[in-house]
Amino acid sequence: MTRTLYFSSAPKDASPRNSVVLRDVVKVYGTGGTTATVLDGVTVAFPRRTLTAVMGPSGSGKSTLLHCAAGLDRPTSGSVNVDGAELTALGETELTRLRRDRLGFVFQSYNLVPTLTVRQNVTLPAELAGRRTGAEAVTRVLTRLGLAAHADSRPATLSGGQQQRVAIARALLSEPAVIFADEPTGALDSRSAAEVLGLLRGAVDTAGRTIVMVTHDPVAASIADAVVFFADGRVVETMPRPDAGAVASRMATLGAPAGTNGGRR
Ligand SMILES: Nc1ncnc2c1ncn2[C@@H]1O[C@H](COP(=O)(O)OP(=O)(O)OP(=O)(O)O)[C@@H](O)[C@H]1O
Repeated sequence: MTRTLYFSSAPKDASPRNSVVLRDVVKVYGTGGTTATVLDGVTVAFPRRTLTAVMGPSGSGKSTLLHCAAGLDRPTSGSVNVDGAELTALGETELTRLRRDRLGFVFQSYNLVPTLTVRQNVTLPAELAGRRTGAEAVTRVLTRLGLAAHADSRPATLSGGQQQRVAIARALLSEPAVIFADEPTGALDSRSAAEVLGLLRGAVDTAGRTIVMVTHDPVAASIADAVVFFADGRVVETMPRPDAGAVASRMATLGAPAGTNGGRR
């Protein structure tokens, strides 16, 4: 497998080779005397058509980074450029449209609508956006993700791995420029996790997507093109072509036992 890798943790500009660029991003929660600086001047770039894992101890700011990069939260200062758009310059409506049209999301808890079928869940974002999706395109995605036989099932009748595949199908359907995944395998057994990771890897290698994935699992991180290590709201290291052993060792030096999130789920 050939992987293109031109990771830079200090981007000079929002060059087209990078799908996501954060520059000097600060995020402060709270006001007055009770503030917490969760992102402390983060500058990082995520290259197009690559999968990057973001790792670090619990509470180091990984999810906050993901949320700011994906336009789900706004930084206190700094700039975020996604697929050529400067998010900090966008109003709420434009931001919502960009998220809907150009980004995909996969969360640990799947976030499926229990009353809808698999097919309806997968097409829901397009319908909310007022886009018509051809039935063949939906069937193609469901087939690719091994869900064709479950198209008319409700999520509760599926395993966790199958539910996460529905969430990935939903994220892939709109052919997004970037997929943000927050612990996509966190609730899965190792076999289902391996399937889900294979699908995410395939979305990069065959469909040219860019994926930013927060994970606590060194095995999950080992499918990435690079790992960005985070501690205390800062990027402390970038590891290209990671292997699980090296990732686990680095996590241990950051005070986070490998494969855990400090006891929180
Ligand atoms: N909306 C919020 N208001 C106040 N503090 C917040 C908010 N969201 C997150 N935090 C705080 O920011 C810090 C970083 O949280 P974040 O969820 O980004 O960390 P994380 O590295 O993803 O942690 P974990 O691995 O445990 O999920 C934590 O101390 C958290 O309590």
